[in-house]
Amino acid sequence: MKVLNTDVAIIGAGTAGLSAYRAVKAAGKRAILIEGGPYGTTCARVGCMPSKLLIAAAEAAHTAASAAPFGVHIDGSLRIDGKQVMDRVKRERDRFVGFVLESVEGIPASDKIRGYARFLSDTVLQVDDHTEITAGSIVIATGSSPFIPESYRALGDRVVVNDDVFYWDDLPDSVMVLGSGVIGLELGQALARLGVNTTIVNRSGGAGGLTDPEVRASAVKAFQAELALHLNASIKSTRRDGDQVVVSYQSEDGAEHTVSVDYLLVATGRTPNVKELDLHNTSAVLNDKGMPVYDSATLQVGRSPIFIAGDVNGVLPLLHEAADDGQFAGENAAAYPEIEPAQRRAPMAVVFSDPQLAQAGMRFKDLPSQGVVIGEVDFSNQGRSRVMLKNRGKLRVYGCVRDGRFLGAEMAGPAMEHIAHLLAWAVQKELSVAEMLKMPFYHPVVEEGLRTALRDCAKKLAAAELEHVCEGDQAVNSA
Ligand SMILES: Cc1cc2nc3c(=O)[nH]c(=O)nc-3n(C[C@H](O)[C@H](O)[C@H](O)COP(=O)(O)OP(=O)(O)OC[C@H]3O[C@@H](n4cnc5c(N)ncnc54)[C@H](O)[C@@H]3O)c2cc1C
Ligand SMILES: NC(=O)c1ccc[n+]([C@@H]2O[C@H](COP(=O)([O-])OP(=O)(O)OC[C@H]3O[C@@H](n4cnc5c(N)ncnc54)[C@H](O)[C@@H]3O)[C@@H](O)[C@H]2O)c1
Repeated sequence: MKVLNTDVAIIGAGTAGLSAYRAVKAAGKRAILIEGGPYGTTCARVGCMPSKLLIAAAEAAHTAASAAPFGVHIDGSLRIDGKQVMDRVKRERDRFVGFVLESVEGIPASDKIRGYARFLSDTVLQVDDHTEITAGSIVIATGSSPFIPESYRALGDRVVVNDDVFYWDDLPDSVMVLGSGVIGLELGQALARLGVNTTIVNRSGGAGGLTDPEVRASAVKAFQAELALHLNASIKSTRRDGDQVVVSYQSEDGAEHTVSVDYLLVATGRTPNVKELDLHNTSAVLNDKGMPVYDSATLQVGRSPIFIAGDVNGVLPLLHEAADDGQFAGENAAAYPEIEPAQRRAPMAVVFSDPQLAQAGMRFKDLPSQGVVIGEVDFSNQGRSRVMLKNRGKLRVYGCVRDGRFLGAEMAGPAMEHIAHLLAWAVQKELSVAEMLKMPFYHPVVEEGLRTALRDCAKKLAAAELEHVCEGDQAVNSA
């Protein structure tokens, strides 16, 4: 067994791990980066990038197929070549992976170990059966894996997850997507728009992680107008029939349906990669799911020299958060025991469906039960959205009655990836609704819809303030 010694060992060379490695080196410390799977990161290989490439192809197909209301007609048939679609997805994906591989190649060979790491103690790791590493501190950056309910595993190779989709050589004829979370909606809608007969079934009423019931209802209405999306539905049985999977499910209205599909695409959530780490050999306190208890501000596991960053910590499983986490964990691991709380950015999430869904700042479900007013705009009559025939969805903004501050927003509509940025920046700058309304708004743009929601919020803030004053008057009068 090879024996190594380092200042910081990092488990996982994904986005968080690479960022942690760079932070440790920038602090002038020695680092070893351990990777068990293929280099290239989840984001570039099977996550953000290939999914957006598939969605881009679907948008092209949808734009062509839905041009008639503008008076633009395709006389003849629209042909989607599944092989060409998947070829571009994989070619461009490989290009993005290539950039990551180049940066990994730039890391000195002595700083990289191939193999799966597990803990022997708080400061000692074993990598496969070939290397033992003693480190001053350790960063866990092992990411997450798709969760496949046990009952579906028996269906064999016709049960797939997002990773498999991005290795297809051609588009299948039919797919059932299990789960209408972020992955299920993005991939399900893209496949449907590319001509794949797609059914999406979700066991709850959830859609793309939205927590505001009104925004969610408007989004679901838009999706259901074009997609077979069944919420609050339950799978009754699944069986294999040759190369097909036969699925029986009950929809919300009690009706029973049976479909036969080429693939069952499971998108029922992801689980942190902690099971194989043998964390029971460390001082970490583990919860009933085997997750170590850690401080979300410092990313430190208990009082140990172990830090946890990226998707594996389960806080905000998003690319920019993984990169930030990696940097914070790397800095703290390098400085251990002198550790500092992380400086977080305003939260933001975007789902690349159509309509796009997004959240910025505080989510509806986290709002205080009192002292908040909500302004809104429905995009059905919003000028620019109607011009583009993208007039679907709703935006709701949350304002704080006490100081008029803008707290956050949830939204479904056109160009929400950009609106979400404006709003997250406003949250981070701690702007008030009144200050936001003093900003310039061009005409005609989707941002005018945001202004409508902000004006509605400002009006309600003023009314709430007035109510407060009246209550105060009453108190004075009755004294
Ligand atoms: C389909 C899909 C689409 C997505 N789209 C977006 C998007 O549009 N925008 C966005 O912000 N986010 C998106 N995400 C989320 C984003 O990809 C993740 O948040 C991010 O990739 C997480 O990075 P990470 O470093 O935590 O994990 P990873 O990149 O998964 O890195 C973990 C690494 O650890 C390695 N590893 C695991 N266990 C061990 C071990 N014991 N020893 C050694 N190595 C180990 C793994 O092989 C892996 O390389 C998407 C995810 C998916 C699945
Ligand atoms: N655009 C983006 O930023 C982007 C894109 C893709 C993924 N991601 C990240 O990946 C994470 C994981 O996404 P995800 O979609 O896998 O998880 P998710 O938690 O968003 O959604 C899972 C969905 O599956 C449903 N579900 C669970 N068990 C089920 C069952 N047995 N049958 C039917 N439905 C079931 C849940 O009700 C939920 O709606 C996201 O939280 C996000 O952070 C981000």
